[in-house]
Amino acid sequence: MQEQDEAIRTGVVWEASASEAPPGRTDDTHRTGQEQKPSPEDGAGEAVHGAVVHAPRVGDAASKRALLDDINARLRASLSTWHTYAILAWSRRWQTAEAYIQDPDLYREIVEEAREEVRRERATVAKKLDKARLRRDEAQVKLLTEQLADLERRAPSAMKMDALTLKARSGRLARQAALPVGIVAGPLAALLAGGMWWPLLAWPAAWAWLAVQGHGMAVAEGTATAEEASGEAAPVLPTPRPAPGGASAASSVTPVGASEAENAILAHLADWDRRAAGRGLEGVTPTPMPSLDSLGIRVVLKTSGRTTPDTLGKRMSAVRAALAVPRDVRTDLSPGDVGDEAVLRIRTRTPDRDMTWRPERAGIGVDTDTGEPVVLPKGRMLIAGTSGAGKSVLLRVVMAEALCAQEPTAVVYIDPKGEESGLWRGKVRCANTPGEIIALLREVGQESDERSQIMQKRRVSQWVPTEERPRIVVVVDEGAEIVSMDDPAEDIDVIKRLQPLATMGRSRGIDLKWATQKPLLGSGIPSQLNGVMQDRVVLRTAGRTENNQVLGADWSSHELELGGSALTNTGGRGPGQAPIQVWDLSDDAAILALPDAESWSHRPGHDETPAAPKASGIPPVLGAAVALLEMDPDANGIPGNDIARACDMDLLDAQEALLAAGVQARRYSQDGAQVRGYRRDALEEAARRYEK
Ligand SMILES: Nc1ncnc2c1ncn2[C@@H]1O[C@H](COP(=O)(O)OP(=O)(O)OP(=O)(O)O)[C@@H](O)[C@H]1O
Repeated sequence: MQEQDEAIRTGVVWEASASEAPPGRTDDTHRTGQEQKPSPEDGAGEAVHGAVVHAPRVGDAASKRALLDDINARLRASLSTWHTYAILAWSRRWQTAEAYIQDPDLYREIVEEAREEVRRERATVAKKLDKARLRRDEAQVKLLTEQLADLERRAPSAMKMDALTLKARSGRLARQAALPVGIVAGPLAALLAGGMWWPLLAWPAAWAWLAVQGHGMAVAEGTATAEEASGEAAPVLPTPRPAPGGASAASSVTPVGASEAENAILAHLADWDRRAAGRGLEGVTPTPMPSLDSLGIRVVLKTSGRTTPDTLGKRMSAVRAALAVPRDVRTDLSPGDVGDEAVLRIRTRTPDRDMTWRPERAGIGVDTDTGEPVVLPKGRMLIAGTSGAGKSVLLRVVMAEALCAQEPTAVVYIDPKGEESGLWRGKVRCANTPGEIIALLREVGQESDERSQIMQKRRVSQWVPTEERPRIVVVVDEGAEIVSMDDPAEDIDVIKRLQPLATMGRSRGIDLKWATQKPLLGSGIPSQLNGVMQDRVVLRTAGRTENNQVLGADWSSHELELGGSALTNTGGRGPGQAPIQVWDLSDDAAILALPDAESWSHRPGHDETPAAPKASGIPPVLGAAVALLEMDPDANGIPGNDIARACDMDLLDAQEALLAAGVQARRYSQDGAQVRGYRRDALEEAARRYEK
């Protein structure tokens, strides 16, 4: 009977018979490829009378047609799916092109370029003017002064800027449209003009290329795509993939307001079992509900087996890889509420903070991770950042912070562009032209030399700023302009005058801040300064080359955002740090509101530094401690750190030297508080011993 079944698989149908069949015939019933199931009305479960008959011949043709229809439907569905991918890729490509063409910053860039050109012309004329003055060529001086005045008045006309912006946008549009138009029109032209058909293959090729791109994008974004087998192309929706394991994976949620990047990470979390497999993350399971808050994604990871929250901490790179966390997004793992849980934070967001600079704000900005203020050490500093990175704003913060410092501080501002200086006049000393810059540096150099002599005389190794001789912060904006201005043959020896300030200024209370848009050796940072300017604050750089030059290959300043995001190698901060968001001092009114101050100038021969004990043979560290005491008559003592700093010594070395001089650190009271350090009476008594 079985053999008979196999032999009659096709070409036969079951046909119910109206007539009564003899009882034995029910054994002969068959269900074939085209079987007709008895409906309940037929009396399911009961033997139904009927007969196996040959299917009508027309059935052969119909089945072939059905097969063909089925193949066609699948092909259509597949084409439709890939077409959806092609459209996705095309729409993304066009969105990018549109954003590039409509870039709202284009106008600003063009205006900047025009201003830059005027600035360059102005600098050239100013340089010529200085040379003419040095030659005492009155005719040239007159001519060049007029030219300079003319350039000072010149401002780019709005109409010209509009026309240039339109031209630039048209150029961008033409460049973006060239390839698609070429692919569409080129083969047609070849067909019509030369009768060549094969260039038409460019169309399906371009379509296939787009489809593959679109598929790649959909996969990368974790989006659901068309169901190829369904016969109907589903729309491309930003829906995370379902978790195959279901229970063990985090819920597949699309939170309102989540960014594309966050959705991608959430989709990967939902697909944890598959994505974590083979990465050494066995025994780690995300709990079902990740959440989104002002810092980004938070998810609790449950550990089991040999994995603990501690060992998981060592596998963070595997966790990041499993979730495809972008490189610039930080991740932190902290202990959970119970011993086998860890909380994973994926910091995709920066909380809203009021970043406006105010005099009471500390440092240059905040660490975007911890929210703590970032205070830069005093001393020389290299500041770099490409156009628009926020260099001018950062320099404003540095200067405003210096002006508001407790310690007596003066700012001198070398600004060859001259635009910012207007805001600072009456508060800081500004120098714009080569003549002004040389004059200013000559004065600072004299001051530096005098301080050195005073320090030697006083036997101290560190300058302590006073009202008469304050800390001097020398800010050099647009270092590249200074480099190009430098012309020692014509007595414009700016770099030669800056170099000793960079090397020796720190101990003399003179801090050089060199800012440049092009942090490349030679053009933006003179090689004489590069070696000594090791403390650096770097905003976004133009590219990797600049990043490597200014920070090193393991840093990524070129990936920072424009507009005030910075990194620094000071204060123990390394390449993996969260960026610093610089305080926002872009408001001119805030600078104008700063208190006016007498601008610094060198006053020769002024020596108000209190004399150190004249005893011969007094140890320098004891001499420095007594000098510090004399400068602060209300002090009952001096903390060891202050003495060590004044001598440029390690605290331990200073303590040892003081012990050798017969003074021990003790507690003393100062302004109602107990302070540990060196008491006045002990220091003075030790100094007297050396006088005898
Ligand atoms: N710390 C900041 N906070 C908020 N916005 C900022 C900050 N720094 C810069 N920006 C924004 O970025 C713009 C460009 O900044 P800035 O003029 O400082 O750049 P720059 O590096 O000096 O560029 P350029 O060298 O071309 O003048 C500012 O107008 C401001 O809108």
